[in-house]
Amino acid sequence: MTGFRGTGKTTVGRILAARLQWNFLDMDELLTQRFGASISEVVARHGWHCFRQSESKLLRELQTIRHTVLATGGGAIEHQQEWLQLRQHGFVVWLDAAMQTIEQRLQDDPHSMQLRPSLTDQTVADEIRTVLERRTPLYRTGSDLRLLTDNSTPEQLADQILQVVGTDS
Ligand SMILES: Nc1ncnc2c1ncn2[C@@H]1O[C@H](COP(=O)(O)OP(=O)(O)OP(=O)(O)O)[C@@H](O)[C@H]1O
Ligand SMILES: O=C(O)C1=C[C@@H](O)[C@@H](O)[C@H](O)C1
Ligand SMILES: [Mg+2]
Repeated sequence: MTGFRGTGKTTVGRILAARLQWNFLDMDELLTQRFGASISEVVARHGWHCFRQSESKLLRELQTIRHTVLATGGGAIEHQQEWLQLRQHGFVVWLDAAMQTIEQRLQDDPHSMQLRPSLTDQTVADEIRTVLERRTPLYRTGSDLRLLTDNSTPEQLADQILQVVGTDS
């Protein structure tokens, strides 16, 4: 699962894994366990560079997983070399949403403070616009299926993915 923050990678991925009876892994959860601290704490103490280094190392380690739904971090797509390698082993779903939807979901999610420290020194709306502009071509070329999430529930999105990949994948 790939896509910007708040598009539902964790939420939809968990439902999809349950339906497939596959394992579920979430890169942000794995990194949080590894650091023994939240993403916000890591970034505040050591900076984004430290988080990105661990993220790219984790992507390399995940090359061997099978029968697993993997919710990647929203920025993992920017590690293009690791991404291209990981892609050879799986089917990539890009969850997309309008900027307004993303902003609203991030604002409403009580976990945002821990999970999603600012990526830039811009306002939230400007940050979503500029980072989304940079990443959208990467999400497009780095995925096999794009789903618009604005008007569908996480359960409906998991169903849409299952219709494409099948239940006995
Ligand atoms: N299709 C949807 N409809 C409504 N709300 C949703 C939908 N998908 C996710 N949400 C809500 O949006 C918030 C963010 O979802 P989630 O944490 O799954 O996003 P994410 O893509 O994993 O974000 P991140 O990149 O930061 O890990 C959560 O509060 C979740 O309940
Ligand atoms: O979009 C991003 O760069 C990020 C998204 C989250 O999943 C986390 O991986 C972290 O907050 C960075
Ligand atoms: Mg997530």
